[in-house]
Amino acid sequence: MKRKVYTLIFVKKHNEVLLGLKVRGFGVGLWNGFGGKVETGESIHEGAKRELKEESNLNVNSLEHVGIITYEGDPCQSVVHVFTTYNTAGQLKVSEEMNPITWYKFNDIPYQKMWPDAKLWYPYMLQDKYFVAVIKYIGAKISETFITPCDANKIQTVFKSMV
Ligand SMILES: Nc1nc2c([nH]c(=O)n2[C@H]2C[C@H](O)[C@@H](COP(=O)(O)OP(=O)(O)OP(=O)(O)O)O2)c(=O)[nH]1
Repeated sequence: MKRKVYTLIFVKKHNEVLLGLKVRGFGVGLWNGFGGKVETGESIHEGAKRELKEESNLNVNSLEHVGIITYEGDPCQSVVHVFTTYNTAGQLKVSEEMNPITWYKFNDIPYQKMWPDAKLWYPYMLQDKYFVAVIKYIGAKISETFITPCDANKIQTVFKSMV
């Protein structure tokens, strides 16, 4: 089965992370990092940088790959590559997809207004700990999960085999 490949980028500073409220498309009304589908002909990193620019106007040179999430079940059959960065350039701006965009303290993340799986793997992402997750949804509810921290070298090997 061919899965759709998505990116999800978290801009961080000290103990805060930048989140946007999705105003259209998949996950509308929920807070999330920035990201979207990787397009034909671009690498996963290129897709991540493009989505960050489109949705927040921020430019980024280097992104840290911190996790891979596989979503199972209807309607999503997708792989999401999770990245973090502490270094961005440009003026933050809301977009047609994300509005408003807000810094949230790590201990004040609005999990009740996010995808239900977020609270399961954000702790890894917030600590820049590499992780691998498999989340199975039945409708809007999580039916099964597998989440494990992962050695950075191992995830790089998995990642390289996917690009
Ligand atoms: N936290 C969380 N994020 C998810 C889940 N499913 C899912 O796709 N995402 C992320 C990955 C992507 O960053 C984003 C969905 O991307 P999108 O539908 O906006 O893609 P896009 O920008 O290419 O779409 P569009 O231009 O066609 O509207 O949400 C989920 O279950 N939980």
